[in-house]
Amino acid sequence: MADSSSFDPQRLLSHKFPEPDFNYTERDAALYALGIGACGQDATDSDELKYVYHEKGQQFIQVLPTFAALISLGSLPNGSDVPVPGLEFDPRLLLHGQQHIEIYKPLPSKASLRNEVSLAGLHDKGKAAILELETRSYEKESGELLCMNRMTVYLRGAGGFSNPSRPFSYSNYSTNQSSVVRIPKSQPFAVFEDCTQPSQALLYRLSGDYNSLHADPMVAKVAGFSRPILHGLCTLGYAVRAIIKSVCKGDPTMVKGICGRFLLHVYPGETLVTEMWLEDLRVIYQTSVKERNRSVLSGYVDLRRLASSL
Ligand SMILES: CCC/C=C/C(=O)SCCNC(=O)CCNC(=O)[C@H](O)C(C)(C)COP(=O)([O-])OP(=O)([O-])OC[C@H]1O[C@@H](n2cnc3c(N)ncnc32)[C@H](O)[C@@H]1OP(=O)([O-])[O-]
Repeated sequence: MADSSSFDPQRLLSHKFPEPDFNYTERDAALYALGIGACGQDATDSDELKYVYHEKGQQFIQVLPTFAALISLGSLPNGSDVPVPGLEFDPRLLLHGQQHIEIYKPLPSKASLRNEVSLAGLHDKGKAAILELETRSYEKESGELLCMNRMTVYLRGAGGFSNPSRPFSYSNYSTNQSSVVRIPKSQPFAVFEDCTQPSQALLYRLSGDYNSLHADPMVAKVAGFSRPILHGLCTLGYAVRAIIKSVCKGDPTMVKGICGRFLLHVYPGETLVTEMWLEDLRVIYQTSVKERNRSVLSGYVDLRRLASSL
């Protein structure tokens, strides 16, 4: 547990997080698509070839909306610095808790982005600290706002930095953007099943999250897992890809907002089953690991419109 005497909320709120630029090309977008399983079961998949190949002579490849989440990774404190005043944590115990993404216009096939990063939340949960970072990403050329990410990390062992009778909790956004969803009792509108590969995390990490938790058996053991686990954003990518296939009829530009809470780890090689319920322009979803019959992710995806064939 952290030392509550060194905790200073005012210093914390004015703390400046790194704001690295983010540049990407079509190659990055295609590598990412393969990392989240696009064309993984069928290399000629007519819904997905466009993410990795200039299908039918298209000028640009299309970028999956969850690619936006990669932009936010560069600001994450690595634990060896003191990331926020009074908050120290062991980076090996960090888990991705939630991701909220807003997309203001379809992601171009390549871009140079400038980021603005701020603290969106910090909560003392006693056994853990929860840190939330918000990244707003602007296209350098036009100055236009492209997307926003709010990344929540769950820092096991880093709580207890405030008075236990009044645990510190700060949030700069409205509670109606919570990732916690009520899963309907009705039959899902659609269900999509997809296998991850045993090498999935090794492929996915090439998109920029090189945390050894996802590759090194010894590091995974220290973190409390029997073997390396899948990146949460890879699972989220599978889930949203399933929704694009099943509800958006393959059109990724219909997605305008994504929220997901990671409920349990996934081991590469496991089968992901995503159930979806349509509520107006919102898709509530829940993803489970078939082999263990456990929910691993739930949340919602907001759509700009419905597919005409629904
Ligand atoms: C980011 C880049 C690095 C990437 C790393 C990865 O990909 S890692 C791989 C991907 N990630 C994974 O594999 C992680 C998968 N998830 C897990 O393993 C577990 O959900 C856990 C360890 C995060 C929390 O379990 P637990 O039993 O310790 O928690 P509890 O139920 O006792 O609740 C305690 C408090 O915390 C709250 N809270 C709970 N969960 C979340 C959440 N997800 N999010 C936010 N908050 C959460 C809950 O509401 C409660 O607060 P309240 O209500 O008292 O005010």
